[in-house]
Amino acid sequence: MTSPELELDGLRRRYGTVTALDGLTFGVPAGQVFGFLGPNGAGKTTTMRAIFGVAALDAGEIRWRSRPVGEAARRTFGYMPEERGLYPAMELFDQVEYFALLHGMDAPAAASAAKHWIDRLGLSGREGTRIDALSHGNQQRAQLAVALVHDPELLVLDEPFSGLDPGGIDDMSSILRERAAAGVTVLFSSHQLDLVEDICEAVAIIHHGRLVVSGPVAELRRGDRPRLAVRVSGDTAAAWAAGLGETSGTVDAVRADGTAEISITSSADSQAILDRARAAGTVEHFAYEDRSLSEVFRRATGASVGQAEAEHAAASMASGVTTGARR
Ligand SMILES: Nc1ncnc2c1ncn2[C@@H]1O[C@H](COP(=O)(O)OP(=O)(O)OP(=O)(O)O)[C@@H](O)[C@H]1O
Repeated sequence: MTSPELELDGLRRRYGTVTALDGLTFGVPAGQVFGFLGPNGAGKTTTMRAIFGVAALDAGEIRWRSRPVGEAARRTFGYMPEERGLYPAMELFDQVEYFALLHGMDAPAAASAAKHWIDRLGLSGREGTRIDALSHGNQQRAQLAVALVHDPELLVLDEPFSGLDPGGIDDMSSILRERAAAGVTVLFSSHQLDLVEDICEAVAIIHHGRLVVSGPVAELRRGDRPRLAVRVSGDTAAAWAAGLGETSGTVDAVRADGTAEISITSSADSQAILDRARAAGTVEHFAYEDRSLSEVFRRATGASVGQAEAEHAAASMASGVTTGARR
């Protein structure tokens, strides 16, 4: 893996009796789309706010290209905060151009960049619309335009997909990929793990303010112990798999159709497992399969992903924010 461009090192933050960050450490490699995951309250927003100096740290250091992050570096970063920081009464074009000027661009460059990103985000024709007259999804697009307008080297987005329709999700995904391909380091949080699985090269999963797992998505899905999925015709309880331990296989779960999900040690003899299944009946399915990112998350945090998503949806409804559901 490439060496990290953004390093979060031993971050600690308490709010009264609540420990938001408890020694959080991980790195984000250059030019990747990197997913930042964790259950509600894990510390993701606090971390992102700390990168921008909006949340103070009790301890720890954030480094960009091996140097502690300061205001000069932050001017080269783009941020899409969870609370969305646009001026409701300002017109779209003025808003985007204003942020470009704030980041030090001269007037012609700011106007041209504002036009470029408004067009790229499918908002052309709405340049004179007030922010508060835009739909929720279009406000998200406007917020992304603001984060991108000064061509940042690091892009940090707090739940950028929440509330977007399928077209908005596709546009957001392709822009994040495109920016990463152009060398930008992209860090974003999301609870939509199937989406994260599709677009991220690597992820960090945090829980209670600490890192629990990080690495390339493909490696995490493969895991230390490969998974075999095996189904024997008519055996919906996968009774054939009883006693598999002798072959170094462990049945993790049995699906409704009788497919046994078997974790095996690398030294396990998959042929011995196949022989055992064939001895019990017709083998309808026998294949190595990667785990889903949802399962990796569930195992890492000890939480049901369904529960995490439900909690997030409830929290979003309470705050009046719509949660985007991908399926
Ligand atoms: N300003 C604050 N004052 C008091 N407590 C706070 C503050 N900000 C965050 N916390 C607490 O710190 C913990 C981490 O919160 P944070 O918002 O960083 O989590 P998160 O991972 O972004 O959660 P979510 O997925 O729900 O957005 C939570 O327990 C939260 O209540």
